[in-house]
Order: sequence, then structure tokens, then C-alpha cells
Amino acid sequence: MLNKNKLLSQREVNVIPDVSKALSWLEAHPNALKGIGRGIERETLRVKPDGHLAESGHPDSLGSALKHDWITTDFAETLLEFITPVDQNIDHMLAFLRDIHRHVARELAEERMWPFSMPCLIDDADRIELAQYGSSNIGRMKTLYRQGLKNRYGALMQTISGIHYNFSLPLSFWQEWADVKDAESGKETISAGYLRLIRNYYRYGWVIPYLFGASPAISSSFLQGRESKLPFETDGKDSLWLPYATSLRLSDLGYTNKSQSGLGITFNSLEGYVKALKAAIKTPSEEYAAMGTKDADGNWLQLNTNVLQIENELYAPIRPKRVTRSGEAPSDALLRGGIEYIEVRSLDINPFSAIGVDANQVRFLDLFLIWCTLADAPEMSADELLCTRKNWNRVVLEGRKPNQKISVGCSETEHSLVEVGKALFADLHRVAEVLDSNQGSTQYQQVCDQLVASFDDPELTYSARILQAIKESGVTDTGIALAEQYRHMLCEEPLEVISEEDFTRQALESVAAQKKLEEGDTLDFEAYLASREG
Ligand SMILES: Nc1ncnc2c1ncn2[C@@H]1O[C@H](COP(=O)(O)OP(=O)(O)OP(=O)(O)O)[C@@H](O)[C@H]1O
Ligand SMILES: N[C@@H](CCC(=O)O)C(=O)O
Ligand SMILES: N[C@@H](CS)C(=O)O
Repeated sequence: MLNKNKLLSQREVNVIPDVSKALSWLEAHPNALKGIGRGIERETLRVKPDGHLAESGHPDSLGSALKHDWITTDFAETLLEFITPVDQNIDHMLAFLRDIHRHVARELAEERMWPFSMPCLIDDADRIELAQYGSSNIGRMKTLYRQGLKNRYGALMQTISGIHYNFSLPLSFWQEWADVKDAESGKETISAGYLRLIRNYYRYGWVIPYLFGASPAISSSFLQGRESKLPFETDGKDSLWLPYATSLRLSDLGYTNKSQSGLGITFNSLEGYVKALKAAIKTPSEEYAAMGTKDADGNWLQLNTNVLQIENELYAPIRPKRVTRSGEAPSDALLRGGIEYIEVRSLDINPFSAIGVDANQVRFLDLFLIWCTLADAPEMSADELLCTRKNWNRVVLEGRKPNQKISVGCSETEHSLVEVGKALFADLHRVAEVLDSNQGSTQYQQVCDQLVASFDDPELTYSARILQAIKESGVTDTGIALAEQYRHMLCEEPLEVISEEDFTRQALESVAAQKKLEEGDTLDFEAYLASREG
């Protein structure tokens, strides 16, 4: 049981804001947390039985990747992405995600789903086929966007997979917490509340890779001959690792882009955030201008030469979101209705789950994101946001190092990571009691008690556990064994919440919708792109 009364050194306790008043309010208003909205996006590479990247196209039986509601592709034709509809029930959401995995596993026949964030064996990055979305203008634009990503960042980095956790608090929370009357009149207040969450996420979100990072190692093929200054250890065969790393995916070697740090993005006001984001998609980049939008033969190379081709290219660890209308830019949706939910992008694929994520992680994120909303969050300049990267980098590269230190924002004062983590969990446990009281269970408190142990014993973290397996068998063989185990498991399991008829209907309707798009285009591609640049 978490020893809530354990005296934490005053110094450490001061590192996290005093949330006691807000927690007392929450304990007096448990109904405020009824109706949390959640959604999951999971990516995974299709691989051959030998662990090499598949060479086939997106299976026709899975319908149109452009229009399917649940099954699409991310960067590459072999990079599957599964999406669950927004759900208020954790078990139902995870069953929905598992049904998608069950269906796809049966449709993939001999191919498997890679169980790690960092890619499988890829001998030649140039053979990675960009995701194809057909001949409609929007379909061609999505593929050209990916061509630009390949030319800017390299295809290999874009085959890194993640879990995105989408989260929203119910209107009742905002009504009780901030006197909001309704979503429309309260959109400024609600947006300010989610921005407060985001600022705290930058300050304390390193706890996510510490607990759940699962990419301490990479296939040696990932470096593709590039030099790395990181002090990798190796099995002398196909695996490289850092002994105390948690998430190389979140490191500069992974799914990040340092050049984006100069965009002046802040989260103090929605208008300020949108202004900086819109500037980034309209500011030419010298480097990308030198590349040009077309090659000498007139082949498109990228959508444009701006720092970001479109807003999706901002690779932030968390994003404010609102469901967009057809053709609407994400930032315009935010300006129209304010922040509707947030997208947490820092979860690695969980290799201990056949669906890449488990209920413990969902419950932890609920607790942590509620805490981030309640805790004071002073405004942060763009420079202060950049300072938080120092902390995240320390955790992703050597978070499990004994006596690891952590600071907050740009402060030079360092604290024991373990003690700060335990101080945070003392608060999270109080949030867990409220959520559990609503459910009539102790599941959230159990998650707290289980996870807090990882601070005194880092061997309990996901990264330590998967690194042990990789040191024994190597990245490829460990990945193949897990992929085969999950393929067998998923193929044997009956569907729970989605029927075969649902999957068949989705596939047929998505193909029909894509065909309708292709037949309905009135502009040629150049005119279409020009109209989108508007
Ligand atoms: N109000 C909400 N609260 C929580 N989650 C939500 C809410 N509305 C939508 N979601 C979830 O957000 C996710 C949206 O994923 P989707 O891929 O459809 O859009 P996107 O992330 O904006 O697209 P892209 O991945 O191309 O950027 C889904 O999992 C959905 O369930
Ligand atoms: N594959 C990226 C996300 C791609 C995207 O931006 O949606 C990741 O590992 O999170
Ligand atoms: N989803 C990633 C790769 S296509 C992006 O939008 O940048």
C-alpha cells in the first residue's frame, strides 16, 4: 500500500505544486469526473515472419485507408494505424481496439504486427512505400505530404510507431470546477483549463516515459550507417541499447525534430498557440526552399517549402484538439469551438500487450491528466517550454540511472527523480480514491500502488523489462517471438464488441466513399493544392 504518510523531504515536495486545495475540492465533487472521454490511436508495422518489413500493399480486405473509420495507415503503406471511436468506458474502448487487432490479424494471413515502437529490420529505407490513398485530390495530397516527410526527415524515422491517447473531461467537470454553463459559452474557460493541463504536462510528463517507455533499444539497421554520439551498448549482432534508457523514440534519434523547437510555440492562450502554428505553416524554410517543391522532371517533392507543410507536421508530445469539419484545418477547428480534447503522443507501443496499450496505462493517464488540470500551472514562455526538454531528454536517455536527478522547467535546482515521482503519486492516489468511489472499485488505487513501486525499483518499469529480454535474445528475435505470440492469441479470440458484418460494412463503405471522392473532384491537383494553401 502506498505509504502516504511517508515523510518526503520538504525540498522534493516543493517541486510539485501544492494541489491539496484542489484535491479537497475534487473529493467533495466526485460527480465532476463522471463521463471522461477517451480514444486510442495505435500504429504498427506489418512484418514478414522473419521480422523484415512487409513488401505488400495495404490489404484490400481492410477497405480504404483513406476513408475507413477504424483502420488506416500512417506514413507508410505498411504502417497500420487503428483508431477507436470516443468512449467513456475503458474496458469497452480496449475491447474495441482488441477487436480491430483480432480482425486484422486474421486478414494478414502470414504477416505479423510488429510489437515495438522502433522499427523492425529494414535493409533499404528507400524501399519503404509511402502510404497510398488513391487518385482523389485529398488522397494525392496525403501521399505528397508523406513524400515531403520522407525528403525532410527520412523514411526510417517515419516508420516509428506510437500510441496516441486522446482524453477529455466531461462538461460537468468544467461546470463544477469553473462555473461554466455550457460548452459554447464556456469555450474560453475550458480551453484555458486544457492549456493549464498542457503546461503541467510539459513540466511533469517525463513520468510517462519513465514508467511506460519501451524503446531502450534499436535494431542496428535503424542507424543505417549514421554516426551516433550516444554511448550505445550492443550484443554484437542486431541490437543497440542504452543501459538506463526508457524511450529512444522520444529522443532526438526518434520521432522528434529539433528544427521545430524554433517555432515559438506556447500554451498560454489558444490564440497564441494557433498564431504560432499558423505562422509555421506559412514561414518558408531555407533548407526546404533549397529542396524546392518539384524536381527537374516536374515530380512533386513536398507540399510546400514551409517549416511545416501542414499543422500535423508539428511533432509535439501533446496537442490541443477539436474534431474537424470536412476540409477544416485543426487550428481553425480550435478557433471555432475551443479545445475539445487533448492528444497525448508520448506513449511507446507497450510490448507486453497484444494491442500495444493496457488498462493500467489508461487509468494512470486519467489520474495524471486530471492532476495536470488541477495543479497550478504558471504561464510558460517558448524558452521555458524548451527547457522542459532537458528533463525529458534525461529521462528518455537515462531515466533509470541510480540517483537520477530532475528539475522543473528552467530551474537549475535539481531533485531526486524518485522522490519527485513518489510525491506526485501521493497526489495521484487521492485522485484515484475519487475515481474509484465513482466506480465502486479500487482499480485506480491499485494502479497507483503498482506503478509507484517502479520508482524504488526501476526494474519494474516497462523499459527495464523489455531491455532484459532484448539483451537475452536481441531486438529481432524478441520482436518476432512477441509478434507470433500475439498473432496466435488474437487469431484465436472471438470478437467482442464489433461484428464481422460491421467490419465488412466498414470496408465496403470506405471503398465506396473513396470512389465517390475520386469521381467528385472538380479542380486539378495544382489548383486543389493552391486552394488548400489559402
Ligand atoms: N471529445 C473527445 N474526447 C476524447 N477523445 C476524443 C474526443 N473526440 C475524438 N476523440 C478521439 O480522438 C481520436 C482522433 O483520432 P483521428 O485519427 O480520427 O483524428 P486525428 O488524430 O486528428 O487525425 P491524425 O491522426 O490524422 O492527426 C480518436 O481516437 C477519437 O476517439
Ligand atoms: N508515428 C508517430 C506519430 C505519427 C503522427 O504524427 O501521427 C509516433 O510514433 O507517435
Ligand atoms: N502521422 C504523421 C506521419 S504521416 C504526420 O502526420 O506527420
